[in-house]
Amino acid sequence: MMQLAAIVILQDSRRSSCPNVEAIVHAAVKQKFEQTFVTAPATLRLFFHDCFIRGCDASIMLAFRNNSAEKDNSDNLSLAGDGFDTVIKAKAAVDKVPQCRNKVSCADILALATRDVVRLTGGPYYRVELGRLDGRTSTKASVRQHLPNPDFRLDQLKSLFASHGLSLTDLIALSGAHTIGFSHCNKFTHRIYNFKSQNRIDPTMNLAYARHLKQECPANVDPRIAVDMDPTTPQKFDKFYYKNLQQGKGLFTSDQSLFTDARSRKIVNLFAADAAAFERAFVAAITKLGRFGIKNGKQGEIRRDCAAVN
Ligand code: HEM
Ligand SMILES: [Ca+2]
Repeated sequence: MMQLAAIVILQDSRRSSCPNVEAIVHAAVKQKFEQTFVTAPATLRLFFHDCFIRGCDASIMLAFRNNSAEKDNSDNLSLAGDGFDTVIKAKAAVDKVPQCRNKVSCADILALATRDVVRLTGGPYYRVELGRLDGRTSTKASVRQHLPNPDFRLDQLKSLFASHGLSLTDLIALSGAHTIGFSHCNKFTHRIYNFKSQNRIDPTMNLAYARHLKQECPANVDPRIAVDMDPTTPQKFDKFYYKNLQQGKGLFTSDQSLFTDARSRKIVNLFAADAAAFERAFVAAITKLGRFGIKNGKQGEIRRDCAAVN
C-alpha cells in the first residue's frame, strides 16, 4: 500500500512538469517500431526483466565497465538491443523539449514505451501510472533466481510470481506477452530432440509443431537463430497464445504447463475464448507489475543517461 500511495502522489507532478510526455514518447516509439518490429517484443520483455529485479527502476539499463550489472547476467544476455534503444531514443526526444529536460525517469519512459508497443501490435491501451525514480544499483548477482526459467512448471512459476504479489491469473495473463516476439533455439531444443520419451519429443507438444520447430532449429543450428514464439500470429498482440496452448503449441514448458495443469487450464480456456477478458487481466497484471519496488526521495534519481548513474 505504501508503494501505491507514493506513485499516486508523484504521478500528477510528473505529468504537470512535462505535460506532453506521453505524446513525445509515443512518437519516438512509433518511429522506432516502423523501422523494426523487434522494438515491440524487446521493449515489453525489458520492462518485465527490469521490474522483477529491484523493481521498476531501469536498473536493467545500467551498464558498467566491468560487466557486473544486471544486463550482464546470462539470463539477460538475450534481451534484444532494440528494447534498450527504444528507451534511449524516447528519452532523447523527451529531453529535447526544454520544459521536460531531466524531468522524466528512464523507468517511467520504459513503462510508457511498453504500453505503446502493446498498443502498436494490436493490444489494449491502458493508463500508465508515473512517478518512478531510477535506481542507482544494478548487480549481476541480484538476477540469480529472480527470473523464471522456460523449463519451470506451474508450481515454480506460481511461487515466483506469488513472491511478487502476483496471482495465478496475473501469471497467465502476463505469460500472454509471448503472443509476440522471438526465442533462440537453445531455449527449447531439449523438448524436441532430447526428451525422455519414445520419440524424444515432449508428449505435451503438438507433433506437427515439433516437426516445424525441428526444421527451424536443426541440430547444431547457429545459436543466433530465433523463432517466432506464437506460430499463428507472431506479430499481433492477441489471444492466439492461449489458442496455441490448447493445441499443444506452447513453445516452452512454462507456456505449455499453463494448459497441461488442470489448475490453470480453465483460465487459459477463458482467455482463448474471450479476448476482452484476456485484455482486462493483462492490463490489471501489468499495472501491478509496474508498481514493483517504486523508489522515492533519496532512493533514486532521474538519470540523465539511462545507461549510467548521474
Ligand atoms: C512466465 C514465465 C516466463 C518465462 C519462463 C519466460 C521466458 C522467456 C524466454 C526463455 C524467452 C526467449 C528469450 C530468447 O531466447 O531470446 C522469452 C521471450 C520473451 N518474453 Fe518471456 N518469459 C516469461 C514471462 C514473460 C513476461 C511476464 C513477459 C512480459 C510481460 C515476457 C515477455 C517476453 C517477450 C516479449 C519475449 C520476446 C523477446 C524478443 O522477441 O526479443 N515474458 N521469455
Ligand atoms: Ca499473437
